Amino acid sequence: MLLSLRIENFALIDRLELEFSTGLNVLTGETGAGKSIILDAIDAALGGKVTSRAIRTGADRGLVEATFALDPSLAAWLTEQEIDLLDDASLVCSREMVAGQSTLRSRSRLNGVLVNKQQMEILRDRLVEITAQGQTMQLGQAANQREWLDGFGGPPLLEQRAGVSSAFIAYQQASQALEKRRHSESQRLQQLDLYQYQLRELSTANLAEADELEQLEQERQRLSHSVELQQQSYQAYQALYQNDAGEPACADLLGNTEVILNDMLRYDPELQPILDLVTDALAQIQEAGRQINAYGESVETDPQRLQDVEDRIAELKQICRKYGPTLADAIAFQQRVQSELEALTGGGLSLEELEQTYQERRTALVTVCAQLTELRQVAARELEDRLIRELKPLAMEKVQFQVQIAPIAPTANGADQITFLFSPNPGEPLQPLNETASGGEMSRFLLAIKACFSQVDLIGTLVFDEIDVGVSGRVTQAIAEKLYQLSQQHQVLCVTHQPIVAAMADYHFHVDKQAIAEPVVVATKNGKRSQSKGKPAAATEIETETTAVDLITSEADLEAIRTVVRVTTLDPNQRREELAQLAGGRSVQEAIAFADSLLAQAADLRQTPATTTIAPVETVTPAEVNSKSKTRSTSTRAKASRSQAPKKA
Ligand SMILES: Nc1ncnc2c1ncn2[C@@H]1O[C@H](COP(=O)(O)OP(=O)(O)OP(=O)(O)O)[C@@H](O)[C@H]1O
Repeated sequence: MLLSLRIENFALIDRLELEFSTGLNVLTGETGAGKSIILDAIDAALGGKVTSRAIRTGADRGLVEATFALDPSLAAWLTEQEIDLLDDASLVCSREMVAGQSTLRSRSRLNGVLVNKQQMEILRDRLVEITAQGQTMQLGQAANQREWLDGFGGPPLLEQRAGVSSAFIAYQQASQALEKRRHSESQRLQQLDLYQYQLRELSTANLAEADELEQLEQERQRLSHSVELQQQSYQAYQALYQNDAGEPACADLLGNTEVILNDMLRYDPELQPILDLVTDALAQIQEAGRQINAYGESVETDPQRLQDVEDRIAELKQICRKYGPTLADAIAFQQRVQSELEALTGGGLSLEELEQTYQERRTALVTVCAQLTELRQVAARELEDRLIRELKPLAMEKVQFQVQIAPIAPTANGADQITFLFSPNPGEPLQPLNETASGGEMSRFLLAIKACFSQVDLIGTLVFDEIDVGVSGRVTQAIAEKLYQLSQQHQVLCVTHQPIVAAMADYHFHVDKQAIAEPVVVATKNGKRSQSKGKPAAATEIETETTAVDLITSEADLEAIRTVVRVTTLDPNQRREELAQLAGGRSVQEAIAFADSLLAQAADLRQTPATTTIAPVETVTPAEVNSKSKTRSTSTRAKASRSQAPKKA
């Protein structure tokens, strides 16, 4: 149950605190007074959608805070969520909103602990059911009718539907895989051909080492210059080791030098290191001579090998051009093609396997859909009974209602087309709700649906925003009684313009929009704010601190007129006047008498035990008002007073 609501800087509301009670809480007021804003604030406190316009113009942040009575199951849920319980057994749901440039950031808290959207959604479903203005439009939509039926079926039906949803996803995946394979089969075969050709070509090339090409280039150089290499080897050998022309070779000259140095050593032993250097040089020159001689003898002229090398180089260059640019790239490409080929041939499921999976999943989907249809049929019969029971007292004694379930192709929501069929008039055939029901019938239908669900979901607070819009007197009376009945089991918050509904209230709030003058805060050029000395335009009602922040340009702006919403909890006398106001279109006396008669009827109805259906009450016409009020005014006023326990807003 909603205990209280605190609002700061939300839409038109600067600051507001309201306390609610059990039973029927009614909010009335002129059109545009701000009644729906109060319900929007409840919605926002429970994580509902808010836009950047939610924050009051001029303020940079807003707050809505709804306090609910805690029951054991809620307390257990909070403990599960690791949220501390408050000492006074209440639950405080708050939403702080901060304005960005064109966006709005908001944070939800439960008992001061930050929570996420999902947690708020779960909680909201347990605390409040809000029936907003214009929701009757949704009644006609097939998807909503299905949701209502499934919700009415409860957890077993919803679990089965979740199973259908999973089966549908699995079926869709199999169907898409099969379709893709069928479409891509020719593409796949072409790809397969290409890969096989490439792999054959690369395998034939017998690629092994990434530097094979460089090695072959070197060999080709050697082979194609073998004659020059032989001649030059011989010349080098002659210069180093043995000169056929009789001139001394390097080895000869070093040998002579060694002899000279040996001789000199006799006189100066310090020449030994130089002798050692010469001896080493001689040894190295002799070794170089031997090696170049051996190299010169090994160099052969091999035209065949040269041809082979050139062929191989040409082959590898061709491979590099197609799959390279380097040989290393071509080797990597070969490995890639190898694995692609494996994937195309053996990696995936065959067409036959995909077809089999598709058939199996389709059968599974059809089976779970059929089970869902059975559960829906059972739920439909129960919903029909329950709804007819709810509709009859709402001035629809002869109503017929049927949930039609027609087969359609399986979807994620099952294989049923759900249509609510309705006939409010005796002898008329059942027809789709959205094609037959009038606005007033839609309103009552919505109320009846909510009444059905309130028993299934055991929601603490039911909120109705003008559920009685556009209906005539007798029907309004029936709606008022239904709201009162509901308020015996749930807390009901109801916005109405109908005096008949307002007369049934346990607690009656009057919502009013007022223009007040607010001191303006001047934003100076250096960004500092200072309060203006402008006097409020009206001396009364200035309760709030200044919040408007505008760069003002003239003295006139110093006295900013702002609109705010104020709520008064009505005492019995004020209620009488409010009901008279709501009745409108009459003389003051007539209107007051009409209000008295409504309060008297309401008091009578309250005496009827809550478990029985309240019989529709005769509509009071303005002409009848005076005489009735004369005879009943004393007693009914006393009763009406007893039924009220006004609280301070
Ligand atoms: N975010 C907002 N910022 C400023 N003004 C707003 C905002 N939202 C609504 N209003 C204005 O606040 C006033 C009250 O709107 P609200 O819808 O609450 O009225 P109401 O009392 O429910 O009226 P009705 O009985 O006609 O449904 C209207 O003038 C509306 O234009």
